[in-house]
Amino acid sequence: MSLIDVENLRKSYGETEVLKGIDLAVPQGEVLALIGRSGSGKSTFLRCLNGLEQINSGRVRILGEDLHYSAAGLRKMRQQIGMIFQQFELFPHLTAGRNVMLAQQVVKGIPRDEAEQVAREMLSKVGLAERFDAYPRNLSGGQQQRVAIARALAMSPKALLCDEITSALDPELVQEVLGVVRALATSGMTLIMVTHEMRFAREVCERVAFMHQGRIHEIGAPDELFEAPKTPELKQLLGHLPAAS
Ligand SMILES: Nc1ncnc2c1ncn2[C@@H]1O[C@H](COP(=O)(O)OP(=O)(O)OP(=O)(O)O)[C@@H](O)[C@H]1O
Repeated sequence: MSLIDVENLRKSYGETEVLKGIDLAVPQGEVLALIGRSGSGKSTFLRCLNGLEQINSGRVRILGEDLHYSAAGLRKMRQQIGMIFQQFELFPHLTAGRNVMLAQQVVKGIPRDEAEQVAREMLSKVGLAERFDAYPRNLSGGQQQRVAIARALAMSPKALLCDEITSALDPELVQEVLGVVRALATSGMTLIMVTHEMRFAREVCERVAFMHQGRIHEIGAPDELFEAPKTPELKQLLGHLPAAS
């Protein structure tokens, strides 16, 4: 059974259909990159996978169970599927440690002591053991993003969805975050990553899906897609073809 199973997913905003029938099965442990031009629907797709957006038709199943949009359904799903965003989304008035503790306490009802222990463990995993008491404003962007990763990991998710998690970072900070993601990939975490880091996608991901106009236009092993793109749209994105005028 796949960890995440998507069948004919459609999503519209008003009259505009943004996702036009997506099928995708992600087995446990897979590292999948989603690439595509701005506006092709990558973020919307990720948001549909963890219930931040409600789909119009089709199915999203997590470990064989349909995603339910009730409060209880969403709570259950969020313990299985974590998400990390471009803008970190940390609470500025809470320390790194408290940021990592909070969701465990609120969503999982874990007692404070235990949540703190997990938070320390997870911060240490992302190389920030010493920054438990630091506030986000005193951390670099790369450190803040690593806190966000620790916060997601503290929920013991079965998969992590990463939405352009290095796009807001200064170039010199990108690698420290990608290094953490690489270690997670090696440890067997299921990852779906929207990314513009083509080199990283190529080195770390097992499959790459190219989204174009709300559909998965091509999908396959990175070598296949990057070396021998089949469609003109992907060739263009990869710079194999000049942009159409
Ligand atoms: N909440 C919303 N309401 C209306 N339209 C939306 C909403 N969110 C996204 N869209 C539209 O849906 C389309 C797909 O957007 P989406 O953000 O999923 O694309 P993307 O491939 O992730 O692009 P980017 O790389 O720029 O984030 C765009 O045309 C966008 O304007």
